[in-house]
Amino acid sequence: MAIIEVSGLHKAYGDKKAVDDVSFAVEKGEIFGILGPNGAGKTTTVECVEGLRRPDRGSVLVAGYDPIADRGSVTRVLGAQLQENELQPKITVQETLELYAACYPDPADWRALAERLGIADKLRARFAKLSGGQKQRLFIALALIGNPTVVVLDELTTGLDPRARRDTWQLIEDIRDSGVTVLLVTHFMEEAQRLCDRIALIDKGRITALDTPSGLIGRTASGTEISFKPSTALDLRQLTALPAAASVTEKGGRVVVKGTDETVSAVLSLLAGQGITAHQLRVVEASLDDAYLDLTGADA
Ligand SMILES: Nc1ncnc2c1ncn2[C@@H]1O[C@H](COP(=O)(O)OP(=O)(O)OP(=O)(O)O)[C@@H](O)[C@H]1O
Repeated sequence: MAIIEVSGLHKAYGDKKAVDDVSFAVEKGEIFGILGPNGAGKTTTVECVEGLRRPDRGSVLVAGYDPIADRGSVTRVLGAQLQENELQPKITVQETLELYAACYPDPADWRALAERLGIADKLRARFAKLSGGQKQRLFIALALIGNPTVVVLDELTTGLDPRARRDTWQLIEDIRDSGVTVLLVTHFMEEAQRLCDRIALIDKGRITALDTPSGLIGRTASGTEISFKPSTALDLRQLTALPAAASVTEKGGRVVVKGTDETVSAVLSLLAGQGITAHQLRVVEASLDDAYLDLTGADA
């Protein structure tokens, strides 16, 4: 069942079309990623979902509610962590949690939430004294404090060190496992590939692809690459004839075959059948990076 439905969404700032006919549906219980280069329209799209921006055209429904017309209902089901978050430098973690909890009719237990997010020992710390990772955890807590059924996380791990980023990924998975649907805006490929059940790739205000991470990778022209130095001379035409072989090249004695996983198996069988040893064998799978570059024509 779709918990977020966006159809035919348009939003311009003056002459600039930020979102140009975007449609997608987020299913209950999934982590749905919105991925794209800077300025692609990701934040504008999620701001329309959150009711923070009024679409020029098109419709948005969150749990059946219009985020602008049914603002109160959407606030009860949707929690948001905004891309640029700030709080009063002197407010403490506990004061913040209590303040936000008071805004909701049925808030989560903020102490349990602080415990779950690993900031229970920071309740008396002032916001300005928190590390980047602790601030992010606090913002996730604030997004969850109203007991939402869907949470929007925008560029959550930007600026975090690799360990804090991985810890945050685990938190996002825990949130999903607790039954909350996650709409995640990111431009980190590894994050999208690891976390998202499905990804909408947005470029210049339009969705260029919408699929599972492996589905997107499967669309890339880069495919899988196997390279090796054969122990004895090899007739390259045999390799070209293998299933799904896209290209075969040789440079400095190293043979490079591009294709699919099926091609890799076929190359290995052919070599084994002819008693040829593959020295310095390497298999490189296409990644979401390759798919992203193919499908957006942009730099990550
Ligand atoms: N308030 C605004 N006024 C004018 N133009 C804006 C405004 N907000 C965004 N834009 C423009 O709209 C386009 C889409 O911006 P948006 O912030 O939605 O992209 P984004 O994909 O979230 O980018 P980023 O990854 O850099 O955060 C950009 O060209 C941006 O400059």
